[in-house]
Amino acid sequence: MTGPVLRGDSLTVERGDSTILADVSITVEPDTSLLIQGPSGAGKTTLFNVLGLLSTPTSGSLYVHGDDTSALPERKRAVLRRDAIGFVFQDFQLIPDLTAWDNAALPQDHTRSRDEAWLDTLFDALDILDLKDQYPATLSGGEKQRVAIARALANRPDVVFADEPTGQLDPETAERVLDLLFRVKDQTDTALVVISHDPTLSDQFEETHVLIDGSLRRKSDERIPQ
Ligand SMILES: Nc1ncnc2c1ncn2[C@@H]1O[C@H](COP(=O)(O)OP(=O)(O)OP(=O)(O)O)[C@@H](O)[C@H]1O
Repeated sequence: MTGPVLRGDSLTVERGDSTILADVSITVEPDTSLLIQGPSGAGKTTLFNVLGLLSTPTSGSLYVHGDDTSALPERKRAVLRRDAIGFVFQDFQLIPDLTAWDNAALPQDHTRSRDEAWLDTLFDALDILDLKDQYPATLSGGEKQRVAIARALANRPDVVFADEPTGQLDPETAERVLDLLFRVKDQTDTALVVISHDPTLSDQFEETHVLIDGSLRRKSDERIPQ
């Protein structure tokens, strides 16, 4: 694959009199890891939704594999979203009456047959094989999160977006989940975009951007060379 997976160009979101995102430009290269930090209310979830084709910007363009998505009808956006993008939502959004396995398989269910071997690989990498027949109500927060990560990767997307993936976890589980996200990212060559208010995360990521009052800037490398 050549060229960026995603490119946002001057993305602006206005709601009433408020500008929620102001002229945000960002590029997501294949197989990269990118962190978007920002305080509460900065516009992180709004940016997550726009970059993930879940909502449209008021102005600006979003390119997926070089193609401008602005003029696409919703049906085509949905196909692009399903095939190119995986989501780990803050509240997991697992379906209560499906098992862990069936939840993870959901993105594949438009195809004639499931790729069970790939799901098996993901469940193994995430250490949840023994939980595959359990329902979400019987899983802990960290276990639900891992099922959500498997579901995000079920279709072998080019980029995975994770909204506050460590927000509701204790520090030990949070570190484990982040390690798993990176391990699976490395195994699958998927780009990883994490959105978080947690200032301690940045060391692992290739790029860190900071969103403040709807404006995005790249964080310079402030670490002092050894
Ligand atoms: N539909 C909307 N109409 C009006 N204002 C909105 C709308 N959606 C979001 N906002 C406002 O836009 C700002 C950014 O919201 P957003 O949820 O993107 O921030 P965030 O950085 O994800 O915050 P948090 O970390 O608290 O979840 C907030 O001030 C919010 O109140």
